Amino acid sequence: MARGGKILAVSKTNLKKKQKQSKKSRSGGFESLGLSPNIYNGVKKKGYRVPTPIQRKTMPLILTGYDVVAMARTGSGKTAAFLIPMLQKLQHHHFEAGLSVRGNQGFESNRFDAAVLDLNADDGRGMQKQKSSYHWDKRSKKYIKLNNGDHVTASGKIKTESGAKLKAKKTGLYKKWKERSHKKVSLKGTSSDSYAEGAASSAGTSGFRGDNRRFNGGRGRKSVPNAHVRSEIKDLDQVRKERQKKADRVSYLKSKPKRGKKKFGKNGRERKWKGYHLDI
Ligand SMILES: Nc1ncnc2c1ncn2[C@@H]1O[C@H](COP(=O)(O)OP(=O)(O)OP(=O)(O)O)[C@@H](O)[C@H]1O
Repeated sequence: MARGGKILAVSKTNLKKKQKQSKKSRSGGFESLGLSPNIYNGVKKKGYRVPTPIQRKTMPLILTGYDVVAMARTGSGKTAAFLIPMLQKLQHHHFEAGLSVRGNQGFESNRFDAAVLDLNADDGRGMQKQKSSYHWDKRSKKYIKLNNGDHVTASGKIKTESGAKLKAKKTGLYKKWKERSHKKVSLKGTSSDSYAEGAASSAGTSGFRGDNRRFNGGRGRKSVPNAHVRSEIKDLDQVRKERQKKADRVSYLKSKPKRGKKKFGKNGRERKWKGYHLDI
């Protein structure tokens, strides 16, 4: 009887276990997802006993191949909700370009990390190389895009990584930006802006730049609208200041005695003083 009772007790335990298992699979526990043993063990190892509501709702759909958009509050386990099915799917995929995760080799997170890192250089030199850089071409006033490892030589040509020298390919990046930004100013045009622009371009027609350099359109060069205008947008005070500066400069140049004026006439004789000479 005692034996029989024991047997009964064992079978009860088994029954309870089975009931618990079927309840779990019905309730959508991690067991019911059909995860491979290594992923399931990993989930358990992490301490996840039951899926959170968002995981319970989304993971079966993702695993059957649906694209899912879901919203849940922060900390509700969204990351694992897509990561666990993703890992499951990755096990059965073969990737090219060094990212190979094969089911028969066992999946470990560090293997995945290494595969991802292979695609992007993580050392300083490699990262620098991956950056595309731009070189400012003084002559054409344009940016030139340089590919990895290219650099501009003293003669203005691009030297590629393989050592070949090529003519600089002008992208016209700066020109495009300037045209766009200047268009913006005139279109938006508050009263002060339009005044500023007008004033600035009138300063330009006289050939002056703010930085005291004369603008030369250059022969054969396509004229760029407002190319003589400095790229920043000026406010009214700045325009007034610049005008004042220009006026000061003009009056200074007018008042300045001309240097290097010939003291002697064409025939080599000293020029006669045409004014009055007073001997006191
Ligand atoms: N099923 C689970 N059981 C127990 N803990 C879990 C479970 N799923 C996730 N967690 C834990 O809950 C915490 C929050 O999860 P997680 O950061 O993935 O949430 P989230 O919704 O992605 O948050 P956020 O919106 O801030 O990105 C983490 O520490 C995670 O390990």
